[in-house]
This record gives sequence, structure tokens and C-alpha cells, in this order.
Amino acid sequence: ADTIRFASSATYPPFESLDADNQIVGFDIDLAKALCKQMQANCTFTNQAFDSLIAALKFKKYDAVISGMDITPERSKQVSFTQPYYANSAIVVAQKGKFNSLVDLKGKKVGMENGTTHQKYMQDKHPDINTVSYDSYQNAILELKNGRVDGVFGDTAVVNEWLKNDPNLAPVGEHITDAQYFGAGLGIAVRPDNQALLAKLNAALDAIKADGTYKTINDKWFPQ
Ligand SMILES: NC(=[NH2+])NCCC[C@H](N)C(=O)O
Repeated sequence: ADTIRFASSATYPPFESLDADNQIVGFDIDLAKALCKQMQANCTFTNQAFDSLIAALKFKKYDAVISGMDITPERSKQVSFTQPYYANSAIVVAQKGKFNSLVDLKGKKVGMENGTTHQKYMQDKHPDINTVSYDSYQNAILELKNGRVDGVFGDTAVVNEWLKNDPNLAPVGEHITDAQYFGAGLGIAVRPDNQALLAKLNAALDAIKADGTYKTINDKWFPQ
């Protein structure tokens, strides 16, 4: 059987994180495993910093990236994405009661992981907010708790996880779905010259959506 080497930045529960035994777990990982089963392929998973995932893919260190990655026009110049496997949106989180909307964050510091659509969106659309980039979302959240940044900007499903774990945090303003940055959904990235793998992944996604496997995985990680 083929071996497909997946890379992921395991800093982003419920999409991917390291468990107590240092194993990569999460929605993306269960999804990739189901796709591999469907394709009758062996899969490996490696944890790597988010901002170097695309470069490592291009360098052929891995065959595919699954990492809560938004399908964007800019990234699509470098990689080929599968059909979307999750509909995404983004939101800012801050200490409860401090800010009502993004307007209130003018001149304040908002943290995020380097290389993300959140970083790009803030810099492009809200240049009056100071973006502070971290090597991981875990560190961004720590700095919010320490009071060294005023907010953190991330994907809604991940922000919901932080909110669950810390009653002192609250969302700021509306969900952001700007298609240029977040609205196209999450995709699995492969090298553009690997159309064979892309076709297999898309067919496997169709199959696991049709047979209920996708729903089972979705309900496990995103309980209603
Ligand atoms: N595994 C991670 N740390 N993922 C961060 C993803 C953030 C955002 N959805 C993006 O595509 O840029």
C-alpha cells in the first residue's frame, strides 16, 4: 500500500493537538485516518510549526498538509487544495467585559499564530490594530491570560474550545467569514504536481461523506 505522509501543526484543538502520550489527535487526524482507510493507504503524521508547513510540503518532506488550513486564493498559488472538508469562520476572544467590537481594539494588541489567515486578515483589514505573532496558538492564549495582549484571533471552533476552558474569556464582535480569508472552508493541501493524490483524496472525501463516516467524526469532535 502507498504511504501518505501528513504534516500538521498540533497546537489547535479540536482540529489537532498532542495528547498526554504525545500522540497527534483531533478532528483532522481522525478525518485523515478515515481517508487513508478508504484509500487503503498507510498514513503517518508529523507535527511541525504552522508557518513552515507549505514550505515543507513543497520541499517534499510530506505528501499532504491537514492543519485546519483555510483554502485561500493566495495559498492556492503554491499548493492544490481538496474540496472543503469543514466550513470555517473566525472570531476574536478577549477578557470578558473589556471590548464589545473590533472598533474597541483600535491601538490594542491582538495575538495569533504566525502564517495564519487571521494574521493576514488583521493586517489587511484592521491596520489600526497591532498584530502580535506567536509560534503557536498556545503561546498566544498564554499571553492573553497574562495580559500581554488584549485579544487573540482564531477559528471559531478553536475559540469555542478556549472559551470552554476559561470562563474569564468572551468573544468580541461578530464571526468573520470574509471568503478571501476564511469563507472557502478548510482543505487538505498537496503539491500541485501530485494530482493523482488530490483526486484520490477528493474521491475518498466523497465516499466518507456518503457512508456516514464523516458525520461520525464530526459529531465526535464538534458535539452539538
Ligand atoms: N493547526 C493550526 N495551528 N492551524 C492554524 C490554522 C489557522 C487558519 N485556519 C489558517 O488557515 O491560517
